Amino acid sequence: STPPIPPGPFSWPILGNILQLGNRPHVVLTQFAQIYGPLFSLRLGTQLVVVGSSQAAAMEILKTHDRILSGRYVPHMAPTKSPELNKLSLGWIAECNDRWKYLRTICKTKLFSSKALESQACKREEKVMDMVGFIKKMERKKVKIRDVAMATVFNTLSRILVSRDLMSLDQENADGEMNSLLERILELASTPNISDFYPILAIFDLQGLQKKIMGLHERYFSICEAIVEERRQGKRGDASRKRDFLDTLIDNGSRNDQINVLLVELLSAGTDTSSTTIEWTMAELIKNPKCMKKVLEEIAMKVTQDIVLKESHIPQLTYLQACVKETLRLHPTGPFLLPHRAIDTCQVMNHTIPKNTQVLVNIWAIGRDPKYWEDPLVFKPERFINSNLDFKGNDFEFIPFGSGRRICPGLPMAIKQVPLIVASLIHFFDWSLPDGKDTTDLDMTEKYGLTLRMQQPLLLIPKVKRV
Ligand code: HEM
Repeated sequence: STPPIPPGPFSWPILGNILQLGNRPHVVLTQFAQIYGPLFSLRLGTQLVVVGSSQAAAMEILKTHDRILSGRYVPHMAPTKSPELNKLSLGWIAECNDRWKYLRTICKTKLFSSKALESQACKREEKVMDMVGFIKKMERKKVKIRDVAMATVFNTLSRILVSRDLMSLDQENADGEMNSLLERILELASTPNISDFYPILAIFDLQGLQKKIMGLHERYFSICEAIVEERRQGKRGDASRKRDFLDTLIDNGSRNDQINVLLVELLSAGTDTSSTTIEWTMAELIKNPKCMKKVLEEIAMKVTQDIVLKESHIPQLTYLQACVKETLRLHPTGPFLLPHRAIDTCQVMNHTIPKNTQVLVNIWAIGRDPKYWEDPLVFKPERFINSNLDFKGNDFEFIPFGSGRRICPGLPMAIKQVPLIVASLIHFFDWSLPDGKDTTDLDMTEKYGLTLRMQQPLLLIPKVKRV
């Protein structure tokens, strides 16, 4: 006999459990797990959703049953919901087919291999120095950490992908439209969409979200397309320019639509996640001056005399890396990873997960579970020192990048980029809160959306360090 679907809260006809989720679904689903166990189910409208909330459940979903559960549930806000675009997608492709494997392989070899990463180091360093230069001009003014981090990460990526800067560091006087375009896409994508709860209503697009987001994405695609076309026409500009990712894609015969979708996905997937992590790390360091002091001492010891901070210094900065890990434990950018989907019916922990169920792993809950963490709510980077615990997908109590087939391919890049930016921010500047506020006043409230951001964007005042 087939086992039952996982237990869960009573769900109302038609609505299911939608009204219970509120605007902090990660907290509500964590409470449900305390009542219904590490693998429970709920209904969002007509959609069955199964949520894993323990180390064991995460391992069952992402390792034992990885093949069947590594499909994607594609939300309606994704332009790649449309079947034509879905076929071209890397992150949203509905199942791990040959096209997906091909894209993962290209990205792995051309962007995220040790060799590729090494050749990009100078671009990351250059963009970080642009950031430092910009902040120097902002001395004693309020700096929105999220914005400078976002522009820096985005431009580093666009340098690597297409040899161009596409975003302006100066949001106030942004000349490019990329800043606001991305911000608006993120905002719309974070709005709960009725179509996800009642797919049958999707054609009506009741909130007009799909229409708006499609419009923005068309603009985004057309910006990419213009760059691709220019490259195809051979107007390469600087003849000394090194080959980039776009050259690789063109040379292997990719069509414009294939290139556009991939570029847009890489730029989007890499930017919001990394910049949110940078913002949270800075906030935790400001909030925990003892940790800040330790990072600074470490930098002073390892980066001797060299005024410039290089990427090659990062592997020696173990305490800084522990701070980034601790930040990702408490503030994983994707509290549920990205939604998975069962491509077939399967049985997990003595329960049936029917085909097409949406499957989530609540890593926010796992990262704060006292079963795995001592003083789980305390920011204590020391826990990662002299510990083998890593976020590469083998320790299921700590998987901010996921695990298994769909693990974040950008991991090797992110773990170079994020610490380099944080280290540079604190190496070159002393930071204080505006209006003479004390660090204990810093508001760490989260805002749930596409990523889990700070509700109040972190605003800090820089003072240039005179070394
Ligand atoms: C701190 C930074 C980052 C974090 C925390 C992060 C986290 C994640 C997570 C949780 C997933 C979903 C895994 C799953 O479905 O189970 C993911 C997927 C993905 N990430 Fe990242 N990521 C980061 C940076 C990046 C960067 C820099 C890039 C590329 C430049 C990137 C590209 C992608 C792509 C393409 C996918 C979809 C993979 C697939 O579906 O096969 N990410 N990431």
